[in-house]
Amino acid sequence: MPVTRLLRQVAGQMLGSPACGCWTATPPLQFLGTSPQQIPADASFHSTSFSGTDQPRVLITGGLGQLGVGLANLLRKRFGKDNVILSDIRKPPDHIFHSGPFIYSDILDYKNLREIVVNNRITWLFHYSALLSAVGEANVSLARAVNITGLHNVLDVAAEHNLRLFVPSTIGAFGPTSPRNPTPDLCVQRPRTIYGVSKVHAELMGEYYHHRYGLDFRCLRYPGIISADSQPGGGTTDYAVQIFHDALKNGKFECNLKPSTSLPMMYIDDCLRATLEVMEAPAESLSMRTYNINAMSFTPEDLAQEVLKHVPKFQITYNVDSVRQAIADSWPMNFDDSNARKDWGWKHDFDLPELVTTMLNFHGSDTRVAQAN
Ligand SMILES: NC(=O)c1ccc[n+]([C@@H]2O[C@H](COP(=O)([O-])OP(=O)(O)OC[C@H]3O[C@@H](n4cnc5c(N)ncnc54)[C@H](O)[C@@H]3O)[C@@H](O)[C@H]2O)c1
Ligand SMILES: C[C@@H](O)[C@H](N)C(=O)O
Repeated sequence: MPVTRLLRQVAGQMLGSPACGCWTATPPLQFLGTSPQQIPADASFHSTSFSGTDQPRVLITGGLGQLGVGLANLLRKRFGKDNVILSDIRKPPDHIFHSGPFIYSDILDYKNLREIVVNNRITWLFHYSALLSAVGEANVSLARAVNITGLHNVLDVAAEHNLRLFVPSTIGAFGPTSPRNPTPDLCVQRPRTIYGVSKVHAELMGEYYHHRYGLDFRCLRYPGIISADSQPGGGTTDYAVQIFHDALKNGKFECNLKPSTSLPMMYIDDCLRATLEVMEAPAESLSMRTYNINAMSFTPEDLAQEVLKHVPKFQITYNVDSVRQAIADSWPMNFDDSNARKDWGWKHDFDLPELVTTMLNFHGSDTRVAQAN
């Protein structure tokens, strides 16, 4: 009998059946991954499953970007510092390096990724590596490699090792032919950026692996995320982060989108909490594997008006970037996240006034410290 068939039979016996209550759908032993590296036939014998009583062992890829460090802080509070490993291909600043485990991981290097998962007994993977919308348009081949080939590696490693996998998608996964006001979870998705195309691909591949191999894939479509202590990585919504910095430093801001451009946005604390909540949600509560989440929608003009309430001489001017404007004009104006609210109780905390107060307080104290030194 061929070795693989024998292994499959033995594995079938070891895994039990639905009747014993311990059955989980597992990828077939001869798993047909798309990564150039072939997955060994006995891969699933080396995997450790997450049992409800253990703390998850977490890996975050692309962790040094706008969102990863905040996610690591949140997860470390919940699961313990040493259970959450941050990774990236960049060198971490001192304070991040000393705040918890950090490791080099290039998602294009499948073997390196698998070694990290095996050696650290990873059970949950948050896949944050990506090139965002504006930088993706400036370097399509790199965006294609990181966002598509990298995702294939992550999916294969996650399926082989029975991981729970979170991959963020984005409002950018929709395009000009999608309904824009509001945009529901299920509708036409024909994005016009390599970023958007790669994210639709990620949604579909993750859902396919879930149905085909039982991969516990979970995905949220984030709006534009606004954070105080981390810089955005080159997206279309970056203006809504930079404006706070410039308002306090210079009293003015030059915006690269038109004043009337409405986009869905969210404060980072809401985004990271949603991410943890969907990962902890019981599988039975998830009627879908990819959900829109939202908090607010505003235009540059709305945001400037709100900033003006705190910084009375604040001035905004416009110097429109045609690439970013075309992208924004093809994206949702309002996001319908009613399924997330209904299925797993999603609820945002920050609306526009709280967001602006929080951001200005953060940058205000920062500016005062800088001036005092
Ligand atoms: N920030 C937002 O507004 C927003 C909105 C929607 C979705 N998202 C998604 O959330 C995730 C995190 O976003 P972010 O804003 O932190 O992104 P970011 O651009 O700030 O960071 C991405 C990180 O990926 C790393 N990276 C690039 N190539 C890599 C490789 N080959 N291997 C490993 N890492 C690599 C980069 O070094 C960088 O630190 C992304 O998938 C993004 O698409 C973000
Ligand atoms: C919206 C999001 O995916 C990212 N901030 C971008 O603008 O590209």
